[in-house]
Amino acid sequence: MKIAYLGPEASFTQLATSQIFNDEKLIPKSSILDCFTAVKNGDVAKAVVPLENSIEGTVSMTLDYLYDFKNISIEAEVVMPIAHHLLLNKNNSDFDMIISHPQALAQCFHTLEKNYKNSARKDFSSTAAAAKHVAEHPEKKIAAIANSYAAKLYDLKILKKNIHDFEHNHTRFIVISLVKNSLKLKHKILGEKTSLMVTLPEDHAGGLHQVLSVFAWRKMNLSKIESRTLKTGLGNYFFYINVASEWHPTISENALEELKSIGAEVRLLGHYEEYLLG
Ligand SMILES: O=C(O)C(=O)C[C@]1(C(=O)O)C=C[C@@H](O)C=C1
Repeated sequence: MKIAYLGPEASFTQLATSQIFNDEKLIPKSSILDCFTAVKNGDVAKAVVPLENSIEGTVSMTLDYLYDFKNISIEAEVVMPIAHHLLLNKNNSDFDMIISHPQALAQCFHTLEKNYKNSARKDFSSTAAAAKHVAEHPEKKIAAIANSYAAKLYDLKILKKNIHDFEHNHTRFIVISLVKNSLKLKHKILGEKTSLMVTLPEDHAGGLHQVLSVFAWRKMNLSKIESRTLKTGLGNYFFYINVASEWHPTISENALEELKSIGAEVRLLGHYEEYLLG
């Protein structure tokens, strides 16, 4: 089975993917969009993409594509600890630019401001792509933020360890596919959840309250609600909602029916388990 992930090798997504699918053929992609497209076109059976970080919050591109790619479902969620290091070419001693994935740069923002204020910063498609770029350009005065496996693989030295701003740093990744399925993994289960995409017909007073009350009076516990712009004009949003409590089929079907009856567009993205990776 082919599994796509945000690459190249040694990205955090690859570290997560190889813990979930250790016997499968892993295919690196250079963007989250390419991961979604590969699943949609059937080039791969599944893909692993980042969804949320405990410091920096939601990976908005992933949320947008979950909305845009109407046939894609979520099969599992995995949470992995994230440690960022500052990496430099072995023969270099200084740098005036730091490159990495925007999520990684943001997770290290205060440390960079404090210690490397004069260095420019530049976004790369992943932490591993940044580390690879540093390795391929010893003539440039650049450093990368990436993990220790990237340092080893691309033969870079670690200039400063654990530069993320808060000690507890975790990223959630999701496994996406075209099938409604709950993936069973041998990792520690953190809980079960159901993800929904809800769009209100138009902006009106009490609209969100109506949506929330559908869950509240059925005692369905929400663990996340995120609004994201629909890109059709200011003030128009879709809502990504996670229900943490047990997904009782009859009660849940009724809840979805009630949401539809108030004019909301609802898509069930999946009912699945959340696991903790090492
Ligand atoms: O750049 C990487 O290595 C990734 O796998 C992406 C990503 C993300 O988008 O959140 C994954 C984990 C970390 O939070 C930083 C970057």
